[in-house]
Amino acid sequence: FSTSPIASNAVFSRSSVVLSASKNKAKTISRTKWAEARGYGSTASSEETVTAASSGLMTNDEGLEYVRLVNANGDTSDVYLYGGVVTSYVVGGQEYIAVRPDAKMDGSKPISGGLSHCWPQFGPGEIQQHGFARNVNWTVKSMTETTVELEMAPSDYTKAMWDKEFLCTFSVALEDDKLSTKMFVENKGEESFDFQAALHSYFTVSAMNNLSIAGSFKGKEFLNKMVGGGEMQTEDRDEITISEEYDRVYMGVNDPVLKDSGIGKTLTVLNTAGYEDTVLWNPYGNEGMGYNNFVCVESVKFNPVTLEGGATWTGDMALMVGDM
Ligand SMILES: O=P(O)(O)OC[C@H]1O[C@@H](O)[C@H](O)[C@@H](O)[C@@H]1O
Repeated sequence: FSTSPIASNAVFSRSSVVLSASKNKAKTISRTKWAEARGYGSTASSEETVTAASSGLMTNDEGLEYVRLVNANGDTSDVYLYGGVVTSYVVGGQEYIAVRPDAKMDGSKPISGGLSHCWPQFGPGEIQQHGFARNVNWTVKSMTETTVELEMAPSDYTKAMWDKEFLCTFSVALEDDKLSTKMFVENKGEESFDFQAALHSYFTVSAMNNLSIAGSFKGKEFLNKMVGGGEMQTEDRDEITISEEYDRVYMGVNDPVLKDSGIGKTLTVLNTAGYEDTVLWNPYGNEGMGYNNFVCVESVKFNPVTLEGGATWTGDMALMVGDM
């Protein structure tokens, strides 16, 4: 976990024109091609080569597999099969997705970070906290340099806690100007079932007092889980700043924009289908979790969906970086 503007897994600088590769694989591209791809023109000698991040299936130091996506700009994104979770989105050398310093990256528990799925349940309830999608292995159905499609089908493990005929497909596309995700749920059976869905997204923050979150918050009701057993309150601010522990479900807010004055960047969370609500979570003051360098701005369908036999549900969420 690093707050450095230079991501550890995709280091580059304009002067040295070096793109570091993952340790698993490396490929070289001509410096000219690299410079052109980044819009710097073709002034460099074509004899010089740089090492670019490679796309493909990788394995981390602790044996978990992930798919690395790389686009022509040199932006990268990593998607772990365990939990089907996007753990990294690097644009221009800046990492926008956070993984907590206390996260387990070995499959012993859900990865505490990334765009973590809460499915078929959000929070506590009849089955385990945040459901099971985040701690089962998803299967790769297809991939290219910039896209991956993962699938999660019932197993004995999931059936033991939730015996429904579902099929989930999660697609991630690293586009030139955004990272697009799609969660597609199918009811493969004849009986209807209910579910909640969320991307429990962890985003990097240079420091909490540099962060504000814009969006249609003002006048919206939120469930404040930090008050007693949970209390409905009404937001009176246009932009949210966080200086205490937060655990709030903002009903009907799905257009949050993170503004980080420390790096002068915005991150827009584009929820264009399915995810109707926004959860803000930060364990303010918890040094072990690294509270000062991440915020969870979660894309959530809080009120359960009832899916009839044969029906489908789609959750579309994309991330777009901009300047402040
Ligand atoms: O600790 P977990 O299960 O990974 O979830 C992270 C947090 O997720 C939030 O949504 C919950 O309200 C917190 O209680 C929880 O700690």
